[in-house]
Amino acid sequence: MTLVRIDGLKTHYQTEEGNVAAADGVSLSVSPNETLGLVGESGSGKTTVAKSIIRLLPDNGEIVEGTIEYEDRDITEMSMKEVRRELRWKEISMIPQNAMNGFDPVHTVCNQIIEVIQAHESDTSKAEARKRAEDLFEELGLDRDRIDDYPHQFSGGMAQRAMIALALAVNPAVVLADEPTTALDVVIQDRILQTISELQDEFDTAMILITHDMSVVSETCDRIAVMYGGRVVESADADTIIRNPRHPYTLGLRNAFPDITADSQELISIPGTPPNLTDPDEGCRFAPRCPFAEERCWEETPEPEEFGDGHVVECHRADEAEMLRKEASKRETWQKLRNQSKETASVGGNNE
Ligand SMILES: Nc1ncnc2c1ncn2[C@@H]1O[C@H](COP(=O)(O)OP(=O)(O)OP(=O)(O)O)[C@@H](O)[C@H]1O
Repeated sequence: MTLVRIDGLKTHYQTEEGNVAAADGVSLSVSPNETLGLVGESGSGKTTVAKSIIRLLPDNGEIVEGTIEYEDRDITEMSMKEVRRELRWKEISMIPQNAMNGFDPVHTVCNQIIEVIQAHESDTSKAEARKRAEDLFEELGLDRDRIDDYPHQFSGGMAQRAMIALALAVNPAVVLADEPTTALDVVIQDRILQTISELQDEFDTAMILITHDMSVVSETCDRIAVMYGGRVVESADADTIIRNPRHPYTLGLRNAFPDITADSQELISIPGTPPNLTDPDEGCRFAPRCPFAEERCWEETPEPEEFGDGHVVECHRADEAEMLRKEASKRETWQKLRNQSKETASVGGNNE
């Protein structure tokens, strides 16, 4: 059963420089009790997808195409009033990247959690809501006595955990977690991910976990969608993405976190920088950084192709996966590209 189904989502930001295609034809789905990891470098469009789902885009952001179905409704068609009353917190909640921004600075954390609980559960008393907030604090490793503090009295890591408590307070069907553990040390990170996973099992909660860290997703997620330049370039079950990826970008990301695979113990980064998404050209967005790019990669945008069992890849050369995996595990493969881009830069930055 699918809980959220995103189809062909295009979300753009208007800026003085032009139209930023931050999500440019994204399709994804998530089922109850499933954790979907959304990975990719900074700027690939992960947060934009999450904010589109919960309709929290800034004023210059707009969903220009596509659908986001939740149960039988299209979220993109809902009024903001319906979103606030019927969707946010109760059905879908978000743990934002900067947790402190999720809180209102003039109210205590406890009162904010109580308010969310009572807004969505009219027969829950204030005392019951407080008890639930305290229990969540404890489960997330926070001191229950700190619940009457104001947000600014919390450290970044504590605010992040308090935000997780708020996001889970009314047992939403879907939690969007945007880098939920980045401000935390490794031991607390594990504990938080463990707590979230227990709550997921208890309430069948689905989670979309946004991170740039492949090792976090490999441990936590059932399925993984890899984003690059506003598109999902590869998606499959976690094991396939870790062990048998087909997209050169996924292969490159995997090299940057070598502990997740036995193939390579060397840390190799992908040379170059993410693409400019302002009025992007045709062709594969990854071509300028891809050691395997051919002429067609520069000219034609690759269509999604399925390789069995929900493994979808957008790459013209995905059917040569075995060769790609072998070559991508070598440092020279990426080094050549680095040298090439240095040479082209020195002759005026022409990519041809
Ligand atoms: N309010 C905005 N106005 C204009 N451009 C924006 C805005 N917010 C994001 N962008 C641009 O949209 C693209 C996608 O950004 P987004 O934050 O969704 O990526 P991300 O993968 O979540 O990265 P990060 O991990 O850094 O948040 C980037 O090019 C970013 O600069």
